[in-house]
Amino acid sequence: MDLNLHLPTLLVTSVMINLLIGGMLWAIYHLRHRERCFLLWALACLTFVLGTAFAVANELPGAPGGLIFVAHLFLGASPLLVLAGIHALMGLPIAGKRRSSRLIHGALLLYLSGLAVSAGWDPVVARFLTALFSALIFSLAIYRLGSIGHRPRLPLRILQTLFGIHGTLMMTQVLVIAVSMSGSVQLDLQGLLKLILMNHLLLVSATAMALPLLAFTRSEQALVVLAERDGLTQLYNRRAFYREGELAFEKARRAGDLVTVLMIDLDHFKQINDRWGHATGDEVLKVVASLMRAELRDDDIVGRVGGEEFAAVLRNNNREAIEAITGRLLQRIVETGREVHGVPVHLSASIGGATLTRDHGSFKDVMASADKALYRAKHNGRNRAEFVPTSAAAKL
Ligand SMILES: Nc1nc2c(ncn2[C@@H]2O[C@H](COP(=O)(O)OP(=O)(O)OP(=O)(O)O)[C@@H](O)[C@H]2O)c(=O)[nH]1
Repeated sequence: MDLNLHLPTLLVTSVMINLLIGGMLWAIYHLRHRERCFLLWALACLTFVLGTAFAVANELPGAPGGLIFVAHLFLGASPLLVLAGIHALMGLPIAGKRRSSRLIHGALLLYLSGLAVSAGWDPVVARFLTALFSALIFSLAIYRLGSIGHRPRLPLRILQTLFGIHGTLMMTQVLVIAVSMSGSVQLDLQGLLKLILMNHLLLVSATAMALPLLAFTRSEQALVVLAERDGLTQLYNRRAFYREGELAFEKARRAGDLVTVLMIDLDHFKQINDRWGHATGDEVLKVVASLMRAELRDDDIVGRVGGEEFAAVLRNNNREAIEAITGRLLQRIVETGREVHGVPVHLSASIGGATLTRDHGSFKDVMASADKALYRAKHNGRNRAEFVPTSAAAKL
């Protein structure tokens, strides 16, 4: 079988691509406050280039012995560095968690011993071992990527697919070499290995290009959280709450659904701060936030819109349901707020509620109605809920 692959062209192209991508990763490492994963991935490209260079040098006439061993040391280090970069990205130790770290160390020991014994007399055996070792590392990379709770999933899926194809290719190489060594089937070993090498080079390059995608979308997600979430309670901040509220308002109006806004303001919070300190005040805010998360539905929109002021948008609830929810919320705040982290803060809250009507031209109008109702709840004695347009009050 003549596969017509010009090996030197293939190798030079791959070396160039990996040098370019490695250089880009190294530059990103410096531009992104020395984020370690990029350095490890740049080193993975470099070790791949060095491994390829040593493997080529070994083919030259009069090459000194031991070159193939050095070549495979670098080629084996390359997938290891890719995996180490994924661990660094996830904030894990470089060798991963305890179990996978033990597996990697064991496999590395076997691989290095196998190389040391075989590489001197048969480069094909060295290829066999490197392919087997790489397939194992790619499987671990797929597993590790699967455990990342990362949104969007696309970069993860792309990388898992690339590692999957690459691992399968490496196992094909292992099988081809094993079958050819057993002598049971006549194979064009060099032709097949060339074909595998070409795919291997393509996959290395594609993986090196896809890795930054994962890191970038990950840090973008972190920025979105920073921009949209309140740092203390992790609820939506004021800006994000208004944005989500406006979307829910428009949707409810189009569909003719009900949507209710609640403004929840803690009572005499200043006294809690003054008497027990700001740190206790912060803990109280966190407790109230988690209470709201627990008491309201997942698709309700909950935010911290001011210092001790929270707000929620509840979808598709009628007045009775809303009154039941606010009554429960007030009750839970009183129960839980009797003592927060051992401090008898005796917390209560006031709630103002407004349901979307024809008079409301925008989400801000519903918020303004809820604010008026909240004012009434405060005025009427606190620890209660008031609603507009009717003034049904739920006193605990
Ligand atoms: N601990 C803490 N306190 C905050 C935070 N943001 C605002 N505050 C405090 O919340 C208090 C709000 O006080 P006021 O607006 O007078 O309201 P209040 O004491 O709750 O009184 P009423 O609302 O009328 O029942 C102020 O003392 C603010 O300093 C915060 O992030 N942490």
